[in-house]
Amino acid sequence: MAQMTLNVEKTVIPDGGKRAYVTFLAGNKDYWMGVVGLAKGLRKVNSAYPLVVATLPDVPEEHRQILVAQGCIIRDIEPVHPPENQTGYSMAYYVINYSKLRIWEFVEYERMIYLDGDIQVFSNIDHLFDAPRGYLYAVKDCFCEISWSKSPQYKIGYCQQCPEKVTWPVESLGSPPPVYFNAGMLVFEPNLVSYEDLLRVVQITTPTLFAEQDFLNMYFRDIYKPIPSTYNLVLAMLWRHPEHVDLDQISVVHYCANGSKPWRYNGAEEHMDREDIKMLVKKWWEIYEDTSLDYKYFVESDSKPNPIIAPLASKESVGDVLTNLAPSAA
Ligand SMILES: O=c1ccn([C@@H]2O[C@H](COP(=O)(O)OP(=O)(O)O)[C@@H](O)[C@H]2O)c(=O)[nH]1
Ligand SMILES: OC[C@H]1O[C@H](O[C@@H]2[C@@H](O)[C@H](O)[C@@H](O)[C@H](O)[C@@H]2O)[C@H](O)[C@@H](O)[C@H]1O
Ligand SMILES: [Mn+2]
Repeated sequence: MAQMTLNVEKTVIPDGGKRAYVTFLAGNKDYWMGVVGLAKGLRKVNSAYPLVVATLPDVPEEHRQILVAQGCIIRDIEPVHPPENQTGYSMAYYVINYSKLRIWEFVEYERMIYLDGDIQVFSNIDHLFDAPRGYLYAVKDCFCEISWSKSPQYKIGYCQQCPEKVTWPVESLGSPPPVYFNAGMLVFEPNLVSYEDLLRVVQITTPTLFAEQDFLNMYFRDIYKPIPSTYNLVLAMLWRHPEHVDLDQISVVHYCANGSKPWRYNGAEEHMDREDIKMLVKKWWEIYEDTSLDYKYFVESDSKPNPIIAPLASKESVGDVLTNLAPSAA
């Protein structure tokens, strides 16, 4: 399949390195709707950078054309097949998520921000591209959902979001798990050496519950830097750790809770009848259905703000965020 791209502005930053957001799309079902919503959300917050879509061969031509028409840069990738998993994943489909590892090969970009297709950006986060180099930035996950029920953490009621609640039993379980990130949002630097090594190490690593998320946490444990949950609100935090959530400050929402995918939402699953969930799903749909955010409108309309010089719509200056990214933050 020839690589199809619109004549999308390749935003080059002063020192010549290119930057882009990147997401991952697999299958012929409905995740393409999440990617359309993400592309429009990034436009709404005047992001200066394009959205690359790492796309598996099983994504149909029709979905690809929709994404190209929304200004996305389609990058074809081959699947990454992990070793046989004897114990099973938390969700059977997680096996395809190993293919996310291909994004480390996109070395035409000096830095990328990976966002799952079930994520929406509600305020500008371009400043994260300026975070100090040499680290992988991501938000701490939560272990309290039933999806973790097979994990030792869940079995003893331990979560890194509230380590004081249940003391980790060092004598019986050894040292507590290292700080662990949700792999739905990553600030990273594509690099061929890392890429080749990732593919080598993944073939000699026994798969575990959370597939490539577990693998990435193991692989990058020495350079991982936690960033505030404002950059990836894992929805379960709303009912598991509400003391850590201020919805007014949230820049990025991750619709990963069971039943929360906006394009499939029917309010039937547990917690899905919450007012905050209904509000966040509504906000996602408002962007998805806003025709003024369609790419063709932007190309044709002269009134669009030039994203390159658009002021930071986020509530933080670059300086504030970089200070916040110090190792002790988050
Ligand atoms: O059938 C699928 C399943 C997953 N994905 C991609 O893989 C990401 C990770 O899967 P998901 O978000 O469902 O995992 P969760 O964050 O809900 O655990 C999705 O956001 C999509 O970008 C996809 O394109 N098609
Ligand atoms: O393939 C493993 C996936 O693991 C993660 O999803 C999980 C995790 O967030 C749990 O903490 C939640 O409880 C659960 O609902 C959610 O599905 C990533 O979001 C996703 O991108 C992908 O890496
Ligand atoms: Mn997700």
